[in-house]
Amino acid sequence: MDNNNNLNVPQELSLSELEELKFKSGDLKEFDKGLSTLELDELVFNIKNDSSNLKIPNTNEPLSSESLSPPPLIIDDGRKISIESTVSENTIFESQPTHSYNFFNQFKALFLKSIAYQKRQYKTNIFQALVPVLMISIMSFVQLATPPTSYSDNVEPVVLPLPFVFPPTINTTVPYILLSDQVYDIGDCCSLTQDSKKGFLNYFSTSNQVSFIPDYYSIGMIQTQDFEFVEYPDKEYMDSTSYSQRDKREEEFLMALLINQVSLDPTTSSFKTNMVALSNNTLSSGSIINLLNNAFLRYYTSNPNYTITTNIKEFPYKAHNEPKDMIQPQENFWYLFMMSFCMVVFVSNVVYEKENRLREIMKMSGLRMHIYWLVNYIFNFSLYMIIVLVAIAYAYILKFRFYTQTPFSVFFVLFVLFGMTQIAFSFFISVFFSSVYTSTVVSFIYIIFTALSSNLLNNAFIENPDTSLATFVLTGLIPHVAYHRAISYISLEYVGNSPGLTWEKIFQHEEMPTLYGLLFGEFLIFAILHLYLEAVVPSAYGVKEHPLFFLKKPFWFNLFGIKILKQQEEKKLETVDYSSSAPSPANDESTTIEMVEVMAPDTREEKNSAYASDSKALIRLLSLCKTFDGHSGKIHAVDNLSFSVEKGQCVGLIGANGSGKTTTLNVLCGLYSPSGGNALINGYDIVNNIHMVHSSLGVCNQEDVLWSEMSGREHLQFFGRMKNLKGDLLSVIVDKALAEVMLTDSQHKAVREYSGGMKRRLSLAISLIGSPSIILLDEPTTGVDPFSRRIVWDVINSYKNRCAIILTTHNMEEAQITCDKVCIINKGSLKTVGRTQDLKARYGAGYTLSITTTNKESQIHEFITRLLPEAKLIHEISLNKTYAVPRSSLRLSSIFKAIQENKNLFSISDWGICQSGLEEVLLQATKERTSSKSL
Ligand SMILES: Nc1ncnc2c1ncn2[C@@H]1O[C@H](COP(=O)(O)OP(=O)(O)OP(=O)(O)O)[C@@H](O)[C@H]1O
Repeated sequence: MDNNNNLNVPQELSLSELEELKFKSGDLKEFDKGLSTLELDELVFNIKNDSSNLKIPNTNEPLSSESLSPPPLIIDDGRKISIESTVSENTIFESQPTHSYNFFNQFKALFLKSIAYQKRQYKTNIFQALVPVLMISIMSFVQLATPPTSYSDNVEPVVLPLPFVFPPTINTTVPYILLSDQVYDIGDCCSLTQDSKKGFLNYFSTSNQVSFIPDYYSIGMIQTQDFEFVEYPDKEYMDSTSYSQRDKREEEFLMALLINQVSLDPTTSSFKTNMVALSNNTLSSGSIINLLNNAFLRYYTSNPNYTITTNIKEFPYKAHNEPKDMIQPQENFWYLFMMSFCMVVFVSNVVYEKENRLREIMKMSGLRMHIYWLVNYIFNFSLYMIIVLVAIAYAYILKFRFYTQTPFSVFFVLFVLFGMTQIAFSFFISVFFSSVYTSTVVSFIYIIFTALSSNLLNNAFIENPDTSLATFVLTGLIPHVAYHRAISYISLEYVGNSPGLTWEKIFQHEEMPTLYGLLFGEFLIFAILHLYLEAVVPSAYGVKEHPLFFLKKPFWFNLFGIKILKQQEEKKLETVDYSSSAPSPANDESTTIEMVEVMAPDTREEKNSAYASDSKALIRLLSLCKTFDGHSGKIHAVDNLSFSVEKGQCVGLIGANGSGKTTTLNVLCGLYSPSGGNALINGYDIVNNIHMVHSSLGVCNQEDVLWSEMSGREHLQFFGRMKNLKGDLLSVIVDKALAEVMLTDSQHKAVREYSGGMKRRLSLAISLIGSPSIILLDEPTTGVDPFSRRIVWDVINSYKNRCAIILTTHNMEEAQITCDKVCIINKGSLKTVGRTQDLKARYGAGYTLSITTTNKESQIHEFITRLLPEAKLIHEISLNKTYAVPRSSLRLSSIFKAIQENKNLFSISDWGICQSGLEEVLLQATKERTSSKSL
């Protein structure tokens, strides 16, 4: 001790002795009872636990890291030495908060995880933000590249050709029809006889219609031929004839008259007409009205030359160039593209977490799905709004009239509504995908297809305002179509220099309020549909809800985090013996009976203890079954499995490939729902209360379920927060976990840069963080190098005494070192169970004799079979032979003597004998129990 800084302190101290070392600030009693190791430079003082002297802190209130660090130590000579605390596992374990569901902690954990993940995906994010910039740049380029339309000054009268001519200069037949009885003969209204010349139709004279007043364009007509009026019997006939005439004669304009009422009251000199002039061209309607007015005027004044002329003049404007603006309905699909490509990211992000089982692993850490979706909505919406703001800012800089002429709030509200709806829609369609690749391709196709087809659709609607509301709403149910239509209406409003669509105009607009409403309604509909389908649509992983789950109490309890009384549930479950309801391998009753009868005493005893009503075991499998549909029929992966694991126990599941180990763990953690039986974990059953089970679970899956872009530290921070750890305590625990699995140096690297073994160790650390009371480890050391493997075993052993662990492994040494009890399973059913030593004794595992010779011609095999007739050659490599020797046939002293004496004769260079291990027990138990069952 004196060698080390000349400190006069013993290497092992009791707490009372340590108190005498005069901790300057505070009382040693402030420390947690588990504090067991303090490091002083290189000296390690082991402090015996003396909990009687210590105050135990309230474990519900997390300790800060300061309370875990000891105060400075004042040594005798007055020098101050700071002591760095290595926080012991017990300290951390005891000081960790409970894992009960906490909305805000889960929300924060997930939100911070999403930020960490997105930060590391900066390339995708930059691309996302650049999409609108790129689009606007392309639009801007097209605008710049297109020559502007020039308008010269028209303040002064401008002589231009007449904008339209009616009727055409060819002979025109004007169909007319008398529609009602209220047609009074006003001088043979419709008489077309040349003699009478009384009817007003005869006044449709065209010879004097040309008029030009320099300031205006006349609506008047140039007419070279008289009209020829033809009365038709009904409207349908008139319509069809007109159409055919039009086709035949290729006339540009046609006119037809529907005469409802023409009356003249000579007493009051009132002249009433109710006539409809039909024309195939809107622009010519002014001319037709002029023509009609003149006809009546001439008829009424009896002056065939009486003429009034209606003129039209363009609104005066200064000469100017109008640059191209991508605002026309035919071109504005760019605005749709701009805000739509982020949909690919929304869909692929959630499908990525589904495909890689990350969502399931988060659920296993206690995450409630409504928080998961809430965070995803908020987070994706934030990403979307960043894109929107970048686009708006850029478009303002380039002075895009869509933005500069429309009030900000009008398009901003539209973008917000579209963002909400697009996210809900993305999540809705994500339910139907289980592969990121497929979802990405389909999303891209969807965006391009809707942009192009909605362009056509919207133009059709704009040109045909009589479209029924049902058609309008039905097509608008596709969010992108509704949004695009709203964009088109906004674009239409500022064609030319007119001001954009204001709120005042929107409320008077026929379609815009419906479109805003549609988008908001779609957000609600898709969000509800998505949440419902997510809960009930079967997928490869996860337990799905009953279609009417929302009518059941547990759903509302879980939603609001109300704890279900577990004792009640437990009681209910214990009354059921699931073995009778569990499906048997052959679905055959007689086989089931036989199975029960041949059940070995050890497995029967194990089953009884799992079912025992006073069992205190933290994990209890009660005739658990899982059946898959395979190509060649049902696969009974887990078959009536019953065993229990108590606190402080690590139980090993051992069996050949495909024996059902992984499936058992996957059912226990809720990745698959059981096909029969049940299991109680920490008092909650996995069928009805899997959410409650998750809050006490730590799982290390067979495959590493990790975010490739996140670092090891970020993973541990996320899962730590999920277990309600925060602040300095979280950092301390994450540091410790990283140190335990030897990842401190690579803690900031993205997981995709980790080796297989490093990922495995990280998965293990994740399963242990927060000290869950139940830990499920599926081959935790596969791919881990021998050196690290031993450290992992130490970690498992150090956690064992305060939780219940199930571990699957193919490594018999691992099972021997870490497991208190071993369950050997084959084809999903329990073959034998017990402590490793007991199993070895029970299966009479003998010895393994290994001999190496220097001479190929050696007669060693004959010698061994003569010496040990029951020995079996199990393998032979080069000059080395290995024999299995039954325990009964072996007398160590005689064999030792015989081999030593004949060493030279048989050229023996090396030999050894050792007790056979668990491996042989596994082979033996699987063989024996399987053959006894099949008897
Ligand atoms: N999703 C699935 N669909 C169909 N069959 C499955 C599925 N998962 C597992 N199985 C089958 O269930 C049986 C048990 O598989 P499981 O993965 O549990 O074995 P295991 O003991 O963990 O094997 P290993 O030691 O190789 O990991 C196997 O026959 C396997 O083919």
